[in-house]
Amino acid sequence: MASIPEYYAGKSVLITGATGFMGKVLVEKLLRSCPDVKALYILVRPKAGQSMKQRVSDMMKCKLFDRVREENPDFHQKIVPISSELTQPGLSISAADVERLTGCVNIVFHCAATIRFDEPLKHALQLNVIATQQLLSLAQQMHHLEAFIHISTAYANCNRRHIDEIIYPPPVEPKKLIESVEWMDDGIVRDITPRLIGDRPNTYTYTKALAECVVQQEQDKLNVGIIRPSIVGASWQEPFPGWIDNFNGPSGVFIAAGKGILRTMRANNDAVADLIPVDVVINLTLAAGWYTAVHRPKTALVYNCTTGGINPFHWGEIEHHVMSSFKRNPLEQAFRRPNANITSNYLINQYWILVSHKFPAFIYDLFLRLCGQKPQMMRIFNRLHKAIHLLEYFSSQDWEWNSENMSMLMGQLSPEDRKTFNFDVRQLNWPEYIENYCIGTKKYVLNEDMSDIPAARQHLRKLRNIRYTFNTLLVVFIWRVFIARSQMARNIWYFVVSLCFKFLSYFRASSTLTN
Ligand SMILES: CCCCCCCCCCCCCCCCCCCC(=O)SCCNC(=O)CCNC(=O)[C@H](O)C(C)(C)COP(=O)(O)OP(=O)(O)OC[C@H]1O[C@@H](n2cnc3c(N)ncnc32)[C@H](O)[C@@H]1OP(=O)(O)O
Ligand SMILES: NC(=O)C1=CN([C@@H]2O[C@H](COP(=O)(O)OP(=O)(O)OC[C@H]3O[C@@H](n4cnc5c(N)ncnc54)[C@H](OP(=O)(O)O)[C@@H]3O)[C@@H](O)[C@H]2O)C=CC1
Repeated sequence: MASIPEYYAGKSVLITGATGFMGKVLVEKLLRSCPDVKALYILVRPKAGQSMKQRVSDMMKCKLFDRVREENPDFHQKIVPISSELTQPGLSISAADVERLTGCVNIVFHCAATIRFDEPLKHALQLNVIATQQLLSLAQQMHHLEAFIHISTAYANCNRRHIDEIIYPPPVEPKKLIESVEWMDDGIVRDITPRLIGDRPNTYTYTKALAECVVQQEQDKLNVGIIRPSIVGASWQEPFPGWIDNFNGPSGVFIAAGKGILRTMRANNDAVADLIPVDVVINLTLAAGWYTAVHRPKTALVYNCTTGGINPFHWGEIEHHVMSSFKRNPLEQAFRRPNANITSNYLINQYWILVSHKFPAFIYDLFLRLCGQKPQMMRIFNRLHKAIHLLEYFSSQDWEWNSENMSMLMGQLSPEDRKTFNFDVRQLNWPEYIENYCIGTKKYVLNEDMSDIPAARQHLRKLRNIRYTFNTLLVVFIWRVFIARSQMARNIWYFVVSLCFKFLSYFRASSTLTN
């Protein structure tokens, strides 16, 4: 049987979402580990004043592609950008491009989606469900299609505690919802959204569940596979440890904690933190593409791509390792020394928000105002609180995913493929992974230089001295205001001091006697 690189040799692959976090890693891995792949057609839209071509050219200059660039400087010749806006009818692909794609594509990887937790339902439906439907229609016209791999999320069914590798009945028939929402104005859709999403936390997980159903409806006509990653984090091994390029999921939390801004968050210390490295997800995705095309399973196989059931790690442990990692490798210009704690108690969290977020922000903004500058810290905290609030649902609960298909797939690979497309998370060493993840946020998200670490440490020492000075001044202030002015407070104070003194004298005397 063909190995994975042999299978992809000479194949034309269509990828949506190639400019995104996971899409980029998929493109890089395919080019590096399957060097004989024929062409990668990537659907890209112009964005933020940049043309499609400019965006793709910028993407290929990214550090992520350094390894493949070294091994094959002409790698970019295999990438064929196709202009496409997925929210438009026909995905706004030109007739000529449709003809080209239907004539040559062998495998489709559908990664594009809106992953925002606050996306209005209409837009989330348009991109995550309707675009998936349109892509499936396009796939049906492809004369040489061998596999269609859809990237979903392990949280599509987060309203359940135990999640099997099956497609659950959708909360509503997608076609009916699409028809109803079409004629409603945005205000009405916004009003009925909470009723529609029911026990799911956001429109993202809701529309991803609907998308799975849309994919399932085509399983008789197409050879489909569904990948359900949990919380996708920085790379574990490839192309280099710790690669990450965004603030999504835990990355933003880690950075905010490393900068000393975030001091408290609601999370369950003992709940499993189901993080999965991006390279693991991509290796599994490529292997699933190979398996779907070569073995042609009768129904769509779902792969829960998770770590919790195999190599569990908990939020409390993550907190510990993130904090110690940022103390060893501090971020530049931290607001305060990194010292964040998670708690599952609402009131304790609110207390620390007041004391450790709002109060310092108020003081800092006051300082900025006095220096004639614009206050900014309270605004930053308000945005941070909004983001954290949206994540807390996922950090406060436990889920149990069955990942038998992941194990089954591993068993199907040759020893060589198992090494090249490693998704065996039993080998993952969490403390080492978290250390590389934190360093990755510093290097690749914040573009900070590792050579600046001594200066960053010096800055943390300065912050520690400021804290000591501030605390001393606070004690003196309290003394002046509350103790020096009241006879009773003074009496209590003298009583406490004399008690301490007596204890000290007693211990000194007893230690002299024993000597
Ligand atoms: C106490 C610390 C100890 C650490 C241990 C404990 C850690 C607990 C961590 C818990 C994490 C749990 C994560 C669970 C996630 C489960 C997800 C399910 C998996 C998936 O399938 S999907 C992937 C997840 N999706 C997301 O994460 C998207 C979430 N983001 C959003 O929905 C929006 O970005 C958000 C938060 C609503 C903000 O919207 P908005 O205000 O409009 O801002 P923008 O998105 O436009 O961004 C503006 C600007 O800010 C940067 N940004 C975004 N998010 C963050 C952040 N969290 N922290 C800091 N900065 C952030 C963003 O990059 C933009 O920058 P620009 O420079 O581009 O302007
Ligand atoms: N990140 C995570 O933690 C997890 C992600 N997933 C799933 O993995 C997949 C990829 O996620 P991720 O890479 O993190 O997401 P990103 O947000 O990084 O990437 C999304 C991609 O979709 C493209 N896209 C969005 N809207 C449009 C549009 N209207 N037309 C054309 N392209 C569009 C984006 O293009 P552009 O650059 O033009 O915006 C981008 O390439 C998604 O399906 C997501 O649900 C699942 C579990 C966890």
